[in-house]
Amino acid sequence: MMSEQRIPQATARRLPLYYRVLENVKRAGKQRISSTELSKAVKIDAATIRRDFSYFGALGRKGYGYNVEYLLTFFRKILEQDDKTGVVLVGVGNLGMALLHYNFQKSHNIKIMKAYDVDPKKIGQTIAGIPIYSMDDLKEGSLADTPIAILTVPAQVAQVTADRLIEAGIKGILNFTPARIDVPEHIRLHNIDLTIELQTLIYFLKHYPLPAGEQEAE
Ligand SMILES: NC(=O)c1ccc[n+]([C@@H]2O[C@H](COP(=O)([O-])OP(=O)(O)OC[C@H]3O[C@@H](n4cnc5c(N)ncnc54)[C@H](O)[C@@H]3O)[C@@H](O)[C@H]2O)c1
Repeated sequence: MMSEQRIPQATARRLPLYYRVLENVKRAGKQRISSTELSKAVKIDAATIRRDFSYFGALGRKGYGYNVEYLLTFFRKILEQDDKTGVVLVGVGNLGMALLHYNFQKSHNIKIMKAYDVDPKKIGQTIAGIPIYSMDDLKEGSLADTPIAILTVPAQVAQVTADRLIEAGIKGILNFTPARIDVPEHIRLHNIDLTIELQTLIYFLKHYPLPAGEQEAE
């Protein structure tokens, strides 16, 4: 099947851009677009676009260009595969609970599938449709289909929890704890430290004040 064919990473990264521009083209009432026009709109050279599109078998006919609807349908299918990107959340406390309720409703391609905790009062419950499992259910390789974990446990258990998640097959960790954790090279780690963000903001406000803006007239 075409959708199972692996497309180069660089091509994959351009898909959302193509998609957005083609949606605008469609909204403007155009049914087809030449690779030169498309190239101008996305600011990517026409040869690259042709090569990218050739991976999907969308070759574009000489003198006709690309069928906008066909491309949109195609890209929608490919982009929606990302919808299945599974995310788990570990540590259903104040912050974890808020994130479960939020569950990234506005982004199609992020969904928290399940959560984990050690608190027997929480295990077995369902929050906003997301089941909470015991950490004991985290067996080696059990999260191989769920690439991303959001870490919202107390800082002092962040490292051991991350180690267990990696053993379970996680590929990326979004670390909300202030702990700095070590991960092997093949694991991606992103830290979101609200204290650091706030301190940076305070620093910038103090040292790089913005020019006074005009007051909005009511
Ligand atoms: N609350 C916030 O607004 C906020 C903001 C930024 C960062 N953080 C950070 O996020 C983390 C969580 O904060 P919180 O306020 O939600 O804490 P919390 O104490 O309310 O929740 C922690 C949760 O983790 C669970 N837990 C404890 N040990 C565990 C383990 N070994 N494995 C799995 N689960 C475990 C607890 O049962 C609890 O449900 C902390 O590291 C905190 O510094 C919190």
